[in-house]
Amino acid sequence: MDKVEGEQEQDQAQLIDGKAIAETIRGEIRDEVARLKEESGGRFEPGLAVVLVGERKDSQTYVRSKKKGCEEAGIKSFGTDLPETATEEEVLAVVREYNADPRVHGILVQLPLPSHMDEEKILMAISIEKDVDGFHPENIGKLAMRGRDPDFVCCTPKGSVELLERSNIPIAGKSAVVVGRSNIVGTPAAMLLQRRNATVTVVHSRTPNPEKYIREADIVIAACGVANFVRGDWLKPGCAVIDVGINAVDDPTKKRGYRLVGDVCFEEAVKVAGQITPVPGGVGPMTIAMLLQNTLEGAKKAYEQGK
Ligand SMILES: Nc1nc(=O)c2c([nH]1)NC[C@@H]1CN(c3ccc(C(=O)N[C@@H](CCC(=O)O)C(=O)O)cc3)C=[N+]21
Ligand SMILES: [Mg+2]
Repeated sequence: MDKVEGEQEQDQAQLIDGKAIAETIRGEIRDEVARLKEESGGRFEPGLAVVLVGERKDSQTYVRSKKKGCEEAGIKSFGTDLPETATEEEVLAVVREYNADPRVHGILVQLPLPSHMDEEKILMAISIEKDVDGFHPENIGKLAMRGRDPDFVCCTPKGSVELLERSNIPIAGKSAVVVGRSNIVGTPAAMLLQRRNATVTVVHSRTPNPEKYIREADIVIAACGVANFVRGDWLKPGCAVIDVGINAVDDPTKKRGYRLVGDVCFEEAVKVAGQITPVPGGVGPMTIAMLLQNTLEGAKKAYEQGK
């Protein structure tokens, strides 16, 4: 039987275009940076410092796109590259230098650090007012507390929620499942959704039958780091899927020799979900946009205090 036009059920999820949404946000940041520079008579410029230790190809790529993002937004970027063999004390010294530098409003130490370093010790050394990654335990702690706000919210979870909001997907009163409990994505994502009045369940590597919970979810944020982990038939029809995963799988047909896939089996999920982010082009570009946004926020606070 023919269906009335417009009432036809969609057989494919709507794509949430993270790349386009991130580009819009970057434009907003660029305008605000320009306004700030003008207001200060050219004396004030937001600045981000990026510290890279070691020679990991993926880290080098990310750091390059962060610096490029800064440049496009009118944010000054500072960079320190240290060799894999650097000592923890050398990294701490760089962090302290940027802590004290008034031109720097955000400090990012690219993770993962070489295994001989105590990651938490280094993250804790970053001044709380410059912790644009939002990884400092004090920022995570404030995020977890009702009635408190962190100075900065971690970029990937913040970008994930921003994608929902800018796609007009309701969060309050909805049931959300976060897959994965990492300090930098899963846990803060769960706290952010809870702050927006979702009812949140976190499933992880020790959860028997995670699909049992995912099937009830209006919103799924997948951040477990396992390629194609969430299957299409685990999803509630019409749900919103935010796929944080970036897993490289071998693909000889690609120039690079691999392609990126998410933590959700996209080909299956796109037939069931109502909205879904692609990988690449979903959460990844938002992470960088949120980093620039956090840097701008930090800069504005410093500017107001300096006036
Ligand atoms: N201190 C710290 N802060 C971070 O925010 C941080 C980090 N360390 N370590 C590594 C992860 C990963 N991360 C990404 C950023 C952008 C993309 C991104 O732009 N991805 C593109 C494509 C990338 C490609 O094609 O290789 C996309 O998904 O469309 C991905 C991943 C930030 N991280
Ligand atoms: Mg896990």
